[in-house]
Amino acid sequence: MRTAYTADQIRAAEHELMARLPEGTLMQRAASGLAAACAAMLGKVYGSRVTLLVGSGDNGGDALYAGALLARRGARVEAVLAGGRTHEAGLEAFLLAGGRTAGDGAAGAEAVERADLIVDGLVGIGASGPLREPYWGLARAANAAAAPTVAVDVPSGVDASSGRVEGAAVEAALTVTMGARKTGLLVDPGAALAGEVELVDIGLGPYLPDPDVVGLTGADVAALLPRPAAESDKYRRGVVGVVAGSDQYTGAAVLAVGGALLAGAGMVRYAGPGEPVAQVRAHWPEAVVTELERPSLDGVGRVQAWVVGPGLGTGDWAREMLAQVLASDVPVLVDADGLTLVARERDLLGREAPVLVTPHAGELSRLTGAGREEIEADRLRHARDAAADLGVTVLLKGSTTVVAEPDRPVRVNGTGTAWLATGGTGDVLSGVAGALLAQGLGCYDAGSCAAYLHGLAGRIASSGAPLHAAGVAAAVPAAIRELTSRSS
Ligand SMILES: NC(=O)C1=CN([C@@H]2O[C@H](COP(=O)(O)OP(=O)(O)OC[C@H]3O[C@@H](n4cnc5c(N)ncnc54)[C@H](OP(=O)(O)O)[C@@H]3O)[C@@H](O)[C@H]2O)[C@@H](O)CC1
Ligand SMILES: [K+]
Repeated sequence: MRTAYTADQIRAAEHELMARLPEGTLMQRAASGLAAACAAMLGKVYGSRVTLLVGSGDNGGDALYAGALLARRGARVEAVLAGGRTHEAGLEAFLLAGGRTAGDGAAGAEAVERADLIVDGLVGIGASGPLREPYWGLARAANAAAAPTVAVDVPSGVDASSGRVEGAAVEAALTVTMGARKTGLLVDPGAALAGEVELVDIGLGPYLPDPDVVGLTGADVAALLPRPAAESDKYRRGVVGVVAGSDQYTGAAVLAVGGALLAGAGMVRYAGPGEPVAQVRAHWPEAVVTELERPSLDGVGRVQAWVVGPGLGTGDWAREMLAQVLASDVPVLVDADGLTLVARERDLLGREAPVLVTPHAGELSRLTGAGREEIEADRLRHARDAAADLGVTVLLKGSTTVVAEPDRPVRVNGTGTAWLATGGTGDVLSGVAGALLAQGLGCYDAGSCAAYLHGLAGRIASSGAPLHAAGVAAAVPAAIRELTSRSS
């Protein structure tokens, strides 16, 4: 399990640890980890050109001490001093080791341009608001330079506690983060700007509180995934009910049923009108299909979880089906058109059994009234708030998918690929999550494992090229195989 923390949590832990250690110990630990990571990236340290962007705080101090270590190994290190003040002891050590300073004007820009490696020590967890000048300009110069940038603690311009970016931010090839991962390194847009993330252990572990967010690893997902036992039969392995698709949108039904079947449901029951029924029958002879003359679940049979909403439409038929599904006593996943209906009629969510909603930012905006762009910029907060307000588990889809449930750390998933942003992949995800719910996982585990599997299946289906939703569904067994074979 990857854990991550807000700036305030880290600061409090550092405070406790620092009180037990001689002054400067933590920064020395941070700097030697940073210098080692820079050296590994450079390959050959001797004779290489390293340019440090140094802000006014301890983030700049880390960069200066690391720069001193690199200078002692023969690198030509220049520091662009960008702040009104500079970490004094760090600067002294840097100059003593043979480092040189460059101003923040034209000389600084040239130092950035000629570097083999840029170290971003402008701001870390002490930053507030968008980068000010000259930091802003230096961040842009670093991004325009040919050399890769190693960010100290967080890429400057990324809010450490949320991943939010207001204005310019450094695009790092590697972020060397001190003591513990920061939340903003796991959530986009911050996650995308951080590049690889390397954690330097400075001894903070025992002082850290419960994490702010967590990310499941492949091993975590493998351990959570239900596996059939010798005595399992199709009913005990979990029956998923799918209410999706309409005469107009038949594909959503096919894709949701496919996602559920291929993610290991014991049986999938599909109920809908004539057109999607014909399509589901043609694609998935394994599914148990009920053709409906009127919107009613009578005679559809028992299920352990429902998936409702993809391609369902938003008219009277859809509303009635949704209401009946939600009136059941099993977990329900609500997606797509189901979310539009729920946004109109929040009372539908008032039920005892668990609910997992799986909106993208636009659908969440309809549900909560927050602006779509606002949600994209601060996905964590909006997913958390929605979970608390609605009293449900929220899986907010996007480049990092986040799963929020009241009183639990948000789970973030980074396995996806940009190629997954194509029609129908959400329908597959709802089927996969439905299969996990039916097999007994709670909404929090089902949502986060489904996001992981779906992202991995997307990568397998894509291999760096365009994919289509049916291909993602087809790759779900390979994703499960990859996870379970790695961990067995
Ligand atoms: N504590 C520890 O034990 C350890 C800490 N460690 C390291 O320390 C880092 C935290 O250091 P920190 O607290 O000094 O804050 P930091 O992020 O360097 O900068 C804050 C200063 O920047 C400025 N500034 C703020 N916002 C700005 C903006 N938008 N645009 C421009 N400038 C802005 C503002 O200064 P001002 O300009 O107002 O004078 C403010 O005072 C942490 O990330 C890690 O790297 C490690 O060594 C491990 C041990
Ligand atoms: K930084």
